[in-house]
Amino acid sequence: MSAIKLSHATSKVIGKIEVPGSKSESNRLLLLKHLYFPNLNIGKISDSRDTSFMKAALESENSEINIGDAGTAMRFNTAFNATKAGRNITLSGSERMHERPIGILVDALNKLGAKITYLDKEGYPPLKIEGQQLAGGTLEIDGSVSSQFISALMMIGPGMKEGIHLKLKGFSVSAPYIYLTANLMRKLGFDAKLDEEDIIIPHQKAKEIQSSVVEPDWSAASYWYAIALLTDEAEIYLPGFLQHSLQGDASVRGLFEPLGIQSLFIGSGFRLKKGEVKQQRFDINLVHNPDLAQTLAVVFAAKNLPAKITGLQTLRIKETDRLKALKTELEKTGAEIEIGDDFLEVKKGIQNLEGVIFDTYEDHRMAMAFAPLALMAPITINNPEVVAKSYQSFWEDLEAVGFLVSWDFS
Ligand SMILES: O=C(O)C1=C[C@@H](OP(=O)(O)O)[C@@H](O)[C@H](O)C1
Ligand SMILES: C=C(OP(=O)(O)O)C(=O)O
Repeated sequence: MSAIKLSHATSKVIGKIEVPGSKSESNRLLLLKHLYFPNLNIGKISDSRDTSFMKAALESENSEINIGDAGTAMRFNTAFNATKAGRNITLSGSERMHERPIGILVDALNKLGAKITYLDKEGYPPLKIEGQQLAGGTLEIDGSVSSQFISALMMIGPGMKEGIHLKLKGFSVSAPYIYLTANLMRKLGFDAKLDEEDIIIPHQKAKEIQSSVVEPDWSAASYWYAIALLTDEAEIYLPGFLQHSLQGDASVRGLFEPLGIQSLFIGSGFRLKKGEVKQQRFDINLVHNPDLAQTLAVVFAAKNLPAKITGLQTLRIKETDRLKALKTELEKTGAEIEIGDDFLEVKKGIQNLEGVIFDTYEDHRMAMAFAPLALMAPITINNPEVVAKSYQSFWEDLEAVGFLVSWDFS
């Protein structure tokens, strides 16, 4: 097992951080390239492991593809291979991937004429996919489990004779990721109509598009907001981000404002400016920004701010059961955390970090969300290499702004 001891020598964090490209944008652009734009040059593509899995799977000519723990890549490659006439593959993943549901997407594709069967448990990977030319059409789809199913179906839409018309049933979780898909498709010249109930992607020919540039990852930026909050003095500049981002997690800006962290756009990026915490109790709903939940749960506990975060039902089916993991790890510090099916409540904040060793549950966001606590006291984080799933250079970036990172591979 590996671990790091993490601390910070001063109470100042000063630096310019090149946050990696968004893995959500990168994985969408890769799928769209392989479906419609063979010559597309994707600038500033994410170097994350998830994006490497996505790319390798799209390029693979093998009959067995293992997608590891990359959820988006699993869902997008299911749709991709289902539409490739002549392809006959098995698509598997990590142990955890085989516990993450995919039934809604598989049912939808099979209704469109795909031939996908389960190799083990019904509703879960691994899958056997026999690619077919799909005609498309109209489908009802349940949006309450994962938006990735909807994004996957949208992106295969233009290539099918009848396009795709999705009628959304029930409440759609992670909706900004559906808008991200539509907006990236529009940027590449496709027509995509969507309102609260319907998504319509007509059959259409791809235009000549040469290149598209990926914006840095706003979910990854959230750890820098937490750092700005927990240090005494911050001068942090994050280049490359857009004031009008396509990524839903850009709403991290608004979420940290009452915590006194302002985002000042200067040149081609922004600076984090630290001020006073303006609110003493927080009630927020993160159903549309699940990837920000760990960052915020940890900072509320660190600042001893009573808080209830709702809309967290999808956290149970991510890289780990994130609600359970957050409760277990925060309570190691004397905090009191209540969790339910879809919420987490910070009842008492962190009391003592001395000697605390945090586990990461093969979840990159557990490691990155807890790391800023090293500004309060030295901590240990087990299996820190998990960050590679979305942010390969996370520990190097922390070192560059004065964190002391000492690795132990015993
Ligand atoms: O489409 C995407 O790029 C993503 C959608 C979200 O998943 P769900 O829709 O399953 O909540 C998010 O948590 C994930 O990290 C990336
Ligand atoms: C949930 C995540 O990713 P995925 O679903 O793509 O595995 C994540 O990055 O937090």
